[in-house]
Amino acid sequence: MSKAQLVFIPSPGIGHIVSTVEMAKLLVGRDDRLSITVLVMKFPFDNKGTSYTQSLSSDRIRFLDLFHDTPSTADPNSKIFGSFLFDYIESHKPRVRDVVSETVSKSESESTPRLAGFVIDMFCTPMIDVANEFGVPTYVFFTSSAAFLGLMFHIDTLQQDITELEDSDAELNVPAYANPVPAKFLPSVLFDKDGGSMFLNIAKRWRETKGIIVNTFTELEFRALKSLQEDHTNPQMYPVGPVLNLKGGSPNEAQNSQSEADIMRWLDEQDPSSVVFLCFGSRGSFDGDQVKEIAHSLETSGHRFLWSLRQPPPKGKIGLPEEYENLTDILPEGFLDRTAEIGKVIGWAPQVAVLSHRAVGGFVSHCGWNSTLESLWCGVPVATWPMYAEQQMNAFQLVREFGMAVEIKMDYRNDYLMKKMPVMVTADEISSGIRQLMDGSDEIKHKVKKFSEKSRVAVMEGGSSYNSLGCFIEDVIQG
Ligand SMILES: O=c1ccn([C@@H]2O[C@H](COP(=O)(O)OP(=O)(O)O[C@H]3O[C@H](CO)[C@@H](O)[C@H](O)[C@H]3O)[C@@H](O)[C@H]2O)c(=O)[nH]1
Repeated sequence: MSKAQLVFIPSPGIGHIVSTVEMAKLLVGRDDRLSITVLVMKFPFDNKGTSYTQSLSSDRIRFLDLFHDTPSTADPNSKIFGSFLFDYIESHKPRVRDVVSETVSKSESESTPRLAGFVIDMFCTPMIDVANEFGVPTYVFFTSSAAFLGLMFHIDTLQQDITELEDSDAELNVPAYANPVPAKFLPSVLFDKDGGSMFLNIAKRWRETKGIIVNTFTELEFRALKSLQEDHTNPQMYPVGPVLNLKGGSPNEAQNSQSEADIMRWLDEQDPSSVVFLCFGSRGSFDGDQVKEIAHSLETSGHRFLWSLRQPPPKGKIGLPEEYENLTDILPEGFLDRTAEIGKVIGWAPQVAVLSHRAVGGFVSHCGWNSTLESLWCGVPVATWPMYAEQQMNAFQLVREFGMAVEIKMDYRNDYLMKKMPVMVTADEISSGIRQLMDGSDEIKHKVKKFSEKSRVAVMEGGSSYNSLGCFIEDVIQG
C-alpha cells in the first residue's frame, strides 16, 4: 500500500486554523494511507491559555508548534495587519525547511510515508518555495469562498489600477458572480498601493499550485466553481466543504468567562426561534460609541438577544479582543438591568452550539466565511454586518447572490490603515436589520433551511464534497 505524508501549514488565527485542522482530521479519517504533520504558527500576541491544537494529536496527525523557537522579524505594532501577517509567515520559512528536512530524512531511513506535498493556507504562499526545494507539489487550502477566489484571480488579470476605483460607483463583471460587483464591496486592502500589490502577488502565486481545496460545496457556489474550473490556467479545484468544527471549543480556554453550560441553560429557557445572536468573529470588537448604538438597538428592537461582546486591543496595537472584566464599564448605564429579562451579554461564544440551538432564530454576523458556513449548516438566517478582509464580499454573496440574508450594512468600508474614524452603524440601521431578520420574509428562512440540508448531503458518502475529497486523495496518493 502506497502511503503518503502531507505537511499542512495554516495561517495563524482561529478563522484559518480551525478549518485546516478539521480538514486534516477529515483526510486521515477517510484514508488510512495518509498521515499529516500540521505546522502551527501562533501570533506573538496570542500567548494566553492553551492552544487549540493541543490534545488533538492522533496516530496519524501530529502538530508541531513553530512559534517558540522562531525569531520573528515582523513587529505587529509597526505595521498594518495584512503586511505584518505576510512578513510573519515568511519569517517562518527557515524553520519550516528544517522541520521538513528532518521528516524527509526520517522517511528515507525508517520507511515512514513519503512526503507527498504541502497543503498551505491562502496567505502562506512563501512556503511554495520550500515545497519546490523538496520537489513536492503544493496545494492551497482556501478558507474562504470560491467566489472570492474567482474575484482575486479576475482582478489579477485586469489591466487596470484598481486603486482608482476607491471612491467610485464602478461595478466589475466578475465571472464568479451572477451580479455585477460594486467596487465599494471590495476588500479595503486592494485600495492601498502597497497592501494591494502584496495581496495580488499572493493571489498570483495560488495559480502556481497543483490544486486548490476550497471550503465550500458545489450546490452553494455552482457558478463560481464552474467559472474557476472552465479557466484552464487555474489549478484543479476541490470543493470539499463545509469543513467545520462542530464540536466547537474556545481557541483559548482562558477566554471563556462564562461557561457554555450557563449559556445553553439560558437558551433552553427561551421560545423556539425567538433569540437573535450577535457575534463578530475572532477579531470582532467595537469602540464604546458603537457598543452604545448596538445596545440601544437591542433595547428598541424588542427581540430576545444573546450578544458576544469583547474588548478591542489597546489603540494602535495589533492584538486579539479580550473579555471585559466589567461589562458595566462599556454598556449604557442600567442596560444590563433593563434587559435582564430578554437578553444575555457574553464574551467568547460557543458559536456552533448556539447556532444549533432551537431558540436561535437569527444571527447578526460579520460574515467571516466560517461563520457563514456555520449559519447555513445550522439553518439560521443572517443579518450582515461585515467589518474587514473579504467580509463585505461574503455579505454581498449572501444577500445579493444567494438571497439568503438581510442587510444591516455592507457597502461601506473602513480605512485599511485605520487612519480615519471607523464608520458608525447606527442603532436605527441595526434594529431595522434585526426586525427584518426576525420578523421578515419566510422566503429567506426556507432557502436557508434548504441549503442547510444540501450542505449536510454534500459531505455525506456519495455527496459532491465527499467525492471531491476522494479525488484529492487519489491525486496525492498517485503523486
Ligand atoms: O465568539 C466567538 C467568535 C468566533 N467563534 C468561531 O471562530 C470562527 C471564526 O471564523 P470566521 O467566521 O471565518 O471569522 P474570522 O475569525 O474573522 O475569520 C478570518 O478568516 C476567515 C476565513 O478565511 C475570513 O472569512 C474572515 O474574513 C477572517 O477575518 C468560527 O468558527 C466561529 O464559530 C466562536 O466560536 N466564538
